[in-house]
Amino acid sequence: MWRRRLGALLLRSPSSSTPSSSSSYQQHHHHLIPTPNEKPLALSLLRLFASQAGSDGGRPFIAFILGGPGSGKGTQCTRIASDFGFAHVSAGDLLRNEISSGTDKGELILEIIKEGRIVPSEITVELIRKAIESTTAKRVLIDGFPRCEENRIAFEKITGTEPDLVIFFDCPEDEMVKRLLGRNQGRVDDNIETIKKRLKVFESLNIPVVEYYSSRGKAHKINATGTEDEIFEAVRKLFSSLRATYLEV
Ligand SMILES: Nc1ncnc2c1ncn2[C@@H]1O[C@H](COP(=O)(O)OP(=O)(O)OP(=O)(O)O)[C@@H](O)[C@H]1O
Ligand SMILES: O=c1ccn([C@@H]2O[C@H](COP(=O)(O)O)[C@@H](O)[C@H]2O)c(=O)[nH]1
Ligand SMILES: [Mg+2]
Repeated sequence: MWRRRLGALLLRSPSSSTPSSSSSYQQHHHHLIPTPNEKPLALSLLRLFASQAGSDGGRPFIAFILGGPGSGKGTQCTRIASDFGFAHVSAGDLLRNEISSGTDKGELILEIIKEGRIVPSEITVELIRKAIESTTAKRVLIDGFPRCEENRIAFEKITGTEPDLVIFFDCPEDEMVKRLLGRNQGRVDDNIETIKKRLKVFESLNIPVVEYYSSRGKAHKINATGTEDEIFEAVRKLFSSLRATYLEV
């Protein structure tokens, strides 16, 4: 159902990426010196990502990575981070770290995650804000956030900024369920009862966020079926199309 709704929207796939007049894509063109482990082929893309951030480089380029539970966000983020020099900030991992710290806040988070619900924005945004502030990376992937409109609005209010790019991994529910049940990482929410709840929350609260960014011309859809390699190839194509469209080389 949600896939049909999104299909009707102007989510951009690599072949249809065009700049939006209201976006900040055409602004700011300053360049980065590559670090030694940045691959030469990715160099002009790195310049692109540098050019989208704050005008004085005061904050990194920020990409929100969205998609349903098990759509492969974490898997693809690891590869994007490695090939394109992004820091990978997983909202779920930040919350799970908080649980491990054994505080009252951690106990609250654990109860919410077990039920597949969304942790209060002030907790998550604060963790993400600190993670962004403490990184020296020029480009950051925020994996699995915002989860709902309230999250999104709280992020904008607290950080005073918006993402430069949003990638949405589009995967059918049955495939997501299959992947989650096979993940085997001992997560308290990888059981069929919680997965069903997470899918409901995804449809009712997360999809509206994707629709919001779509209406702002910032969301790019990637088909998240197929092998990890095939999906990463689509990510590469998306980045190339962004370069072709927006970058002066
Ligand atoms: N293209 C793929 N084909 C098959 N399995 C995959 C694919 N991509 C990822 N997986 C596997 O599916 C499981 C879920 O992937 P991943 O953890 O990346 O998803 P996620 O979107 O981050 O999920 P969550 O929202 O629950 O954190 C993992 O076990 C991963 O190894
Ligand atoms: O911004 C967020 C991110 C996550 N949660 C909660 O954590 C679990 C697991 O998140 P993953 O991204 O799948 O690792 C999620 O189901 C939520 O309960 C959150 O509340 N807010
Ligand atoms: Mg994940």
